[in-house]
Amino acid sequence: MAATNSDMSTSGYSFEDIQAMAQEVLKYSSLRPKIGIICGTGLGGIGDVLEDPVPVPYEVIPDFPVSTVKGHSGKFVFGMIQGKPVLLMMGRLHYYEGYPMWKVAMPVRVMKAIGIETLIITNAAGGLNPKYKPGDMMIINDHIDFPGLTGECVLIGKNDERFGPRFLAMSDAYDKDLGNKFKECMVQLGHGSLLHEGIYIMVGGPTFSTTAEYKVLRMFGADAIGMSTIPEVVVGRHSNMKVFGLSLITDAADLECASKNKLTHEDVLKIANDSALLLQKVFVNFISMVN
Ligand SMILES: O=P(O)(O)O[C@H]1O[C@H](CO)[C@@H](O)[C@H]1O
Ligand code: HPA
Repeated sequence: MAATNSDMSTSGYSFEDIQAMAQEVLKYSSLRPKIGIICGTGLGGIGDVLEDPVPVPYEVIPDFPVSTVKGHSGKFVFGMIQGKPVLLMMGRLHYYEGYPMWKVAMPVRVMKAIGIETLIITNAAGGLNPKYKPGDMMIINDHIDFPGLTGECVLIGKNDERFGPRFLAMSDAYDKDLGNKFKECMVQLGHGSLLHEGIYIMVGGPTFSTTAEYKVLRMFGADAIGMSTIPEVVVGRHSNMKVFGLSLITDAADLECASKNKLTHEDVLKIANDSALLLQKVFVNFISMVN
C-alpha cells in the first residue's frame, strides 16, 4: 500500500508496489518497449505517430495517481514507431497539483520496472534566454533543480538500494549521444535554426513568474523555465536510465516588463498545439536513430 508523505521515503511506494503496477500495465500489451517518452503539456500529439496504439488509463492501475492538468490525458500508451516498440506516458504529474515530490516522479519507476532503458522527457517551457522565441526547441544539457536546492529533492527520504544509490551524481544527467542524434535529426529535416541547447530550471508553480523572478532565474544562468521534468530526470538517472530532455519554448519571459499580455495556460497549449506536426515528424526520425 502506498505510504504517506510523512514517511519521507524515496518513493512512498515500496519496490514491490512498483513491480506490481508494472506487471498490471504489461498485461495490456505483448510489446516490451525499451524506449519511454513522457509527453509535456499539450505535446500528447506525439502519440498520433504511434502505430497500433494500446492505451492503459491510469485508473486501471491500482494505487496510481490521476493527472489533473489540461493537456495531460492520464494514460500510458504502448505502440510502435519506425518498427520500434515504445511506451508513451501521456499525463504527467506535477508538484503544484498537490502531489509530494516522490509521487510526481513515481511513474518513472513504473516505466523502469516495465523495462524502459531510454527515457525521453518533453515539456512546455518559458524562454528565459532572450534569443529564444515561442516555437523554438531546446535540448536540455543541464538543469537547476530549484525545489531540490531548497530541500524538496525528489530523492529525499529513505533510500531503497534496489531503486538506486543513496547519493547520485548529476554531472552526467543528460545523455550526450541522444542530444547529438536529436540535433542531427533537426538539421536533416531543415529545422536546425529552431534548435538551441541550454539549461532548464524547475520552479514549483502553479503561478507563472514575476518579472523580478524571471530576472533572478536568468541571472542564475537558466535558459528555459518550467514546473516539471527535473524530478523525472533525477529518478530516471537514479534508475540508471539514459535520459534525453527537450523543451518546447511556448512563451518568452518578459524580462523588460514591456508586454501588456498576461501569460495563460491556454497560450502554452496553443503554441504546443501549433508545433504538434513538426514534433511528430521530428520524433519519428529521432526514434529511428535511438538504439
Ligand atoms: O512542464 P509541462 O508539464 O510540459 O507543462 C508546463 O506548462 C504548464 C503551464 O502552462 C506547467 O505544467 C508547466 O510545467
Ligand atoms: N514559466 C513556468 N512554466 C512554464 C512557462 C513559464 O513561463 N511556460 C510554460 N511553462
